[in-house]
Amino acid sequence: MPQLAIAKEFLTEFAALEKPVRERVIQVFAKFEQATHTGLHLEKINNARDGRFRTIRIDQFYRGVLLAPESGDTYLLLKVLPHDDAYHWAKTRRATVNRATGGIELRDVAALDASLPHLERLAQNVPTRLFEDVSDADLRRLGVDEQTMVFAQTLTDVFQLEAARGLLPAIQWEVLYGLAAGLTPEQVWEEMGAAIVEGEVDPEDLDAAVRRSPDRVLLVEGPEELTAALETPFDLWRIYLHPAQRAVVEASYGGPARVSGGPGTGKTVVALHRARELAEREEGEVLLTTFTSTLAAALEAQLRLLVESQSAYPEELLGRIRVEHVDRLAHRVFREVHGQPDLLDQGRERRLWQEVVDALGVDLSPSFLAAEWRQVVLARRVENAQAYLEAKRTGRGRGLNAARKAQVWQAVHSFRNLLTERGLWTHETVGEEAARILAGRTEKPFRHVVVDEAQDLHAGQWRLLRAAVAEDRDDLFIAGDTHQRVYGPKVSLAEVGVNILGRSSKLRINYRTTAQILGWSLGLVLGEPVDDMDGGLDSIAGCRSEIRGEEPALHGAATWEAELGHLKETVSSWVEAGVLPEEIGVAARSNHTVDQAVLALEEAGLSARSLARGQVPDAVSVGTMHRMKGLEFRCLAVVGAGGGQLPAPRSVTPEQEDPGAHARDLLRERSLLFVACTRAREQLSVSWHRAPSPFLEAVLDR
Ligand SMILES: Nc1ncnc2c1ncn2[C@@H]1O[C@H](COP(=O)(O)OP(=O)(O)OP(=O)(O)O)[C@@H](O)[C@H]1O
Repeated sequence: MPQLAIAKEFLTEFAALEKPVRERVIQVFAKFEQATHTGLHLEKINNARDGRFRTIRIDQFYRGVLLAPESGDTYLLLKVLPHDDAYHWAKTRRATVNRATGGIELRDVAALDASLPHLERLAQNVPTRLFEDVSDADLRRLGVDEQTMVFAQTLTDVFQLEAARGLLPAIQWEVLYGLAAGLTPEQVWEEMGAAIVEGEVDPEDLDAAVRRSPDRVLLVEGPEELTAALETPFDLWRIYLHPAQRAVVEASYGGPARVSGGPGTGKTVVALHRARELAEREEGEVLLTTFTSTLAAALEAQLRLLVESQSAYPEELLGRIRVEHVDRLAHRVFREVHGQPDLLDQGRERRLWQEVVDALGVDLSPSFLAAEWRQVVLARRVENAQAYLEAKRTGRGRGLNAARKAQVWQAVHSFRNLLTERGLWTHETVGEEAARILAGRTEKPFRHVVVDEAQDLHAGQWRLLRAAVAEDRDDLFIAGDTHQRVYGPKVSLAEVGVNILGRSSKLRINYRTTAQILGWSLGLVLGEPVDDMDGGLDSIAGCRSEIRGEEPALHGAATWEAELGHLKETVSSWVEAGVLPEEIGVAARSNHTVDQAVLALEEAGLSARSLARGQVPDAVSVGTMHRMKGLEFRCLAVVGAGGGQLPAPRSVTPEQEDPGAHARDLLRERSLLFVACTRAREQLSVSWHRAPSPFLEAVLDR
């Protein structure tokens, strides 16, 4: 039975076709299986560089271009174009099988042949070549074939390579781009990972090649799947995973595993696919969790999209995956045993600490005690005075002598007694109690736990998750980027009983942001020592984007009013250029600045809304940098990036009070700016008034 496959590129181009043509495409291909059986007319192309291309009639003007197998029965839909363009396209292309991955690849042979003499002339006047340090043997091993190699060896700079993107086979172009970005052949090999086939590849067997290309080709299992894929053509992530992404999604791990990677590299996408994959194994319930309720809601919506488009029994599969943020899990487990807790808010907690301080007559501040309790006593599960005396106080700044420690312990002890006597709880103690309840159960609520934005979880939350799933194969799967930590203090996974023991992978290709925005944003955090949650340092080097665009626009204004004026102009110019209001984001450090930005945009006749009230269609989203997490916008303006506002003075512990906390707070503020800037897909504007933020120093000097 003939089977239809759709090339990744086609899906995005499909969205740009006019509606009647799109409808005809769906009609033609929905019946493809039967139609080819009953002699569907596929036309051969005269004088083609590759005799395996065929056209198919869509309507009077449009033709589809398919790659037809010589043997086998998989037909690959590549293009739908007006008649003459379709024939021209098909005549100039050639399909081949990649030697390393065994995957299908296409190239524009005519354009490659035509541009080579020109490139050779240019290269004569340039002493160095782009790939002169890479051996032919390495290029061959990475699947670069003779034609591409000859072409690559004439290139003298990366812009020529970028210009050739549409001409070269995509897999080979990516290999060359990785090498040009400074990766070693070994690193490129590693990145291709699971896609590399062992043994010889049959270059004539296109059918097998199509089946080996799940990152570029969707094998359509029936009309419903075709319609689902064509209805949401922009959500490519649901269908085509990069080999490095697919490898972690499908792997079987002996215990907890972790995927890390810079912003926009698809960690959330991988977490979603992993949750679906684990649910399909039918080994038990899957928990998909993250740090905040907003992020959990976003995960739930994306998971539904993914499962509905990929599964014949979506509700059953979704029924095996629970999506909830960690604190909600804690409260649910707690309530099952104790009922509703009487929760202390910040004000009540502060008053309770004050009561303790007054009763003991010690000169310790409630805020110091609250932080010490959370970051040392709770984080390290310190149970008694002796253990506290010996506990590591990493990140807590100035040391405390034994007498002082005894006072602190007494205060913490009294505080805990008051909580128990009065039946009061905080989110942390609820979490602690929930972890204790689950740890005592032999029947765990989940078989697998998948965690997104893992860098922000604190130690107590990790203990809860550890207790929610038995130690087993594929028990915990963790996705996160420590450079984006904007909430919790740093956590060592080993200390909370999560041993990833080398089961760690890294994603490097950013799918969201242009190379210009990514490169600029990486400059904000490069060189900062950032932990990897596993006893070492994390590096963001090697994270790259293959999309080109404009450099970020930077603007220093004299006053806040002038800066807001600039914001109005910037956002108006985006709208005038055709960007939809909901595709535009504005990020600021404080709620107050957010409100002022909303007012300013409204004054300029633009519809704007604070993210605190939720995203709506037809309005520009304005939010704090914290709220920007997990979101993305075509165009993004970061306002108030001035020295007086970033770092936010009240969020940074004074250095003299606690140097460790000071350094940690500064890094968190820097990460906030990094998170905000990396939400931009195509355009980024960063502005400030008076002096720029010290975090911008490194990038302004470049
Ligand atoms: N294989 C893929 N094909 C196409 N698009 C992809 C792919 N993987 C990820 N994307 C897209 O890249 C963008 C970033 O993905 P995602 O949010 O999963 O990255 P992330 O690593 O979690 O980002 P961050 O850490 O910055 O929040 C999204 O728009 C997603 O749809």
